[in-house]
Amino acid sequence: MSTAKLSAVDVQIAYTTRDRRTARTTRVVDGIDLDVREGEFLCIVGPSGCGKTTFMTAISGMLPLAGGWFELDGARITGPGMDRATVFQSAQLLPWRTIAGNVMYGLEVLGWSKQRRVARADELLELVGLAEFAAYYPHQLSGGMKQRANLARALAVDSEILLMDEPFAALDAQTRELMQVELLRIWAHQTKTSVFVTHSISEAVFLADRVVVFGPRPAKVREIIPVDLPRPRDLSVKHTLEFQQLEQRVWKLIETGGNDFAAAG
Ligand SMILES: Nc1ncnc2c1ncn2[C@@H]1O[C@H](COP(=O)(O)OP(=O)(O)OP(=O)(O)O)[C@@H](O)[C@H]1O
Repeated sequence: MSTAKLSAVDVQIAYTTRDRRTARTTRVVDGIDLDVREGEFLCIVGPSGCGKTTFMTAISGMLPLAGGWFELDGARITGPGMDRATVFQSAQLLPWRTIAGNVMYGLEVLGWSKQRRVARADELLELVGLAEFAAYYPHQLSGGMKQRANLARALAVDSEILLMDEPFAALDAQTRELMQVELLRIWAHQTKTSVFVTHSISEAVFLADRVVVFGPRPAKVREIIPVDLPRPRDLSVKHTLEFQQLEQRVWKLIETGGNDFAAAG
């Protein structure tokens, strides 16, 4: 687990907002250097509004950079691509397609045969615990089930990297914790390099191999904290002294780096 799968090299991002007379440029990401290792689960936390979503959107290739670049497997990212699958806060499911239809959508784009698509969707829906709901439509599922389906959709295309931005933020506290456990179980099956943004320090420490703490806007890497808790992890790890010390450490960094961090979980 030492080679870099994804690298950010001096990445800078700015937004320009215009009204009729003026244009204002706000720097949101300010020179981020970061390596995500092959097979690693990396979590990013930081003060609210510091630029986490902006950074993730830029990795997905949907935002121009003001400076620097991203590399995936040593090749520069120049735009959106199927090599990066995304799971966002609200499930990105097509309402007119069944759950299986949603999972198969990316495979259709990739030109897979129907037989292979169906087999892959069956496999993924089994993995995320939704085998019985393949023929349901998104509106017939709970929030947690929708995010499982969303994860199956993202995993189906077997991308090089999985980008998750607050995927569990809309869930109630109990479902959220269950989904954290589920995500680790699924990840253990299909170890995929993952970048996960969250407001919840507990969630970050529970999931991560390393937690990256961003400073206030414009975001910079403030510190990277290795999480050496043994795997597989279950929720009982949250009651250990080691876990709580890690949580405290991340909290301290955020407390001293920004003043409006929204705590959750
Ligand atoms: N499309 C946009 N145009 C202009 N400014 C934007 C745009 N999107 C975000 N911003 C600004 O960029 C800054 C960073 O926003 P971003 O959503 O990346 O932060 P974040 O760390 O993900 O926030 P949160 O933790 O609250 O989700 C904010 O000040 C926001 O207002």
